[in-house]
Amino acid sequence: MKNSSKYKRQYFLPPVKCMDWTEKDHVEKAPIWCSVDLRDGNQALVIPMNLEQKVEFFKLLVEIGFKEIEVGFPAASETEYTFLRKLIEEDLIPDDVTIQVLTQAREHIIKKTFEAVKGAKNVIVHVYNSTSLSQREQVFHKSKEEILKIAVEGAKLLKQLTEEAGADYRFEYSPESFTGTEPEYALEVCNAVLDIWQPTADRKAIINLPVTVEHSMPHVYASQVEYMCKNLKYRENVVVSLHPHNDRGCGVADAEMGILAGADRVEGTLFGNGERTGNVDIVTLALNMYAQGVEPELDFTDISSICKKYESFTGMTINERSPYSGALVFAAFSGSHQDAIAKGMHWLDEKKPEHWTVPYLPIDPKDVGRNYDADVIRINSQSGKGGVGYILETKFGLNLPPKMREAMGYTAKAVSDHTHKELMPEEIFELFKRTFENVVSPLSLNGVHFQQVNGGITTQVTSIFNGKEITTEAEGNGRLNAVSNALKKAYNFEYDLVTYQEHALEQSSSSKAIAYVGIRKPDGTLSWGAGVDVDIIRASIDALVTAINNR
Ligand SMILES: CC(=O)SCCNC(=O)CCNC(=O)[C@H](O)C(C)(C)COP(=O)(O)OP(=O)(O)OC[C@H]1O[C@@H](n2cnc3c(N)ncnc32)[C@H](O)[C@@H]1OP(=O)(O)O
Ligand SMILES: CC(C)C(=O)C(=O)O
Ligand SMILES: [Mg+2]
Repeated sequence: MKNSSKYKRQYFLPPVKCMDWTEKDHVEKAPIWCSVDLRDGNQALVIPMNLEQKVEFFKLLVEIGFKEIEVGFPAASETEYTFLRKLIEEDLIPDDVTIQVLTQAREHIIKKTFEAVKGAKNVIVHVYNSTSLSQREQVFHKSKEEILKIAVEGAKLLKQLTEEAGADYRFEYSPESFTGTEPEYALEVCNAVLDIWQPTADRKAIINLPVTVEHSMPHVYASQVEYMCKNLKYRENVVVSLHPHNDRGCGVADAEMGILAGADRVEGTLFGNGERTGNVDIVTLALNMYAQGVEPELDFTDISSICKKYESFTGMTINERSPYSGALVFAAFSGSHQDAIAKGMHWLDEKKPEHWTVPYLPIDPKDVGRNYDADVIRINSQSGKGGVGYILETKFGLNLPPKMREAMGYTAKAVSDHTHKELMPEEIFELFKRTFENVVSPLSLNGVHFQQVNGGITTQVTSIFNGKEITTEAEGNGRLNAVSNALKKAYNFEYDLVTYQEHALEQSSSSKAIAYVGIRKPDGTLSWGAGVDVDIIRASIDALVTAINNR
């Protein structure tokens, strides 16, 4: 990049150091949430939402639990205006929900906005004008005093029209482009607006401090917010609100640090839709709190259905890596992650700890309606025995011996590697059966008979190997051992039977059992087989034959 000298920092630090917020390490309670999906989100779409989409989106926001919703910029278009009228006239706004409307600080636009909200019960009228150095110079060609006057005139008109309407609308003011404004000047403008409004405990004013464009690291914003919180007049009657955008990718950090710095309220959107790189993602913010044990007071227990609705209303797509909501955010493909998750899940089952601490999963996917089977442990060529074993165990009830899990892990990895494909749980189960269960070639059995002799067992085994049938007799300290001895005698097989394990098969049929057999070959490596049968002896012999066939 050759042109870095073309740029300079565009933010301003407060005149005094404001870093008290660094004493805190987490957000202690949910802020007042305000969704701006229907306004800031909508104004950033290639094709803004139509009336029906806005109505459905509004209902979704109410269901999620938003109590303050910026429903639009009613003076912007007929759709915006009609939508608001529809909400009001069709009584679609619950009594505990306050609608918010945005207006520029221009007389005809404010007047149109007041027409639009007539008849609504709970209203916040939100007025803004840009205060930043670059907008003062380039857009408005006005001095600081003249820009302050725009804000004050706007504030006065809001007050006057509200009195004329006999309403008790609440007011919000945004020094738009706050992050490009000198903090002392932003403070002066906000205090001048507050002087007009004279907020009280019953009718607090909202001062919104937008990161209209994100120019700095989040700690700079936090210190700007702290400066405002410490110096705003009528502070106890002022709700300090944040409105971060995400130009540097730090919208969530801006909001979190801004709350630590004293803010009471956050404006944002679902999944971070909004101008350019978007507004702050309220899903992430809320679930970040949730993950630290703080009730977010918004309901994301069925995130997938919220995602689907959002995508259909806006035409946007949610990135697979979008925190908490993306399709892949709970997925672990890599072996060591899967191993740790599988062990963490076992720990959870056994110890039943008070808190969720499963490695690699910041929250329990089930809390947002995602499920372990489909979402968490997924198998490809990066996966290992832990993940494959976990799928066979949790989905198909197969509890393989540890070393056999390893063999199955490598088998699955090789298939995925060669096919360049993810393996679905059913494919893994099929692969297990094909590779390790009741394999009858080249060796198979045609008849096995036992006799109990002096505390030991004698067996007569008829087997076929490479098309040739042989019957041999042998003794053993148990039935499996006797059959193994008979087969060794018949074909001079060289191996040691080193692992035997069995368990009932609960998933496929309550009457069947599975046996696993591992044999050690002369070179020291292991070969594995499993047998499934209603008769556990038969299952164990089939497992042995499979292990021999796999050697
Ligand atoms: C950061 C944000 O998200 S702010 C919200 C932005 N959202 C939108 O703009 C969406 C809706 N807006 C619209 O539909 C239109 O802009 C309207 C209907 C509001 C106004 O339309 P128009 O008057 O035709 O155009 P426009 O917005 O470009 O007006 C620009 C004029 O308003 C002035 N202006 C812009 N914002 C403000 C403001 N907040 N307060 C006072 N004056 C303002 C400009 O200086 C400019 O003045 P000029 O005519 O003397 O040059
Ligand atoms: C209108 C204001 C609050 C805004 O959207 C912004 O500054 O980003
Ligand atoms: Mg905005």
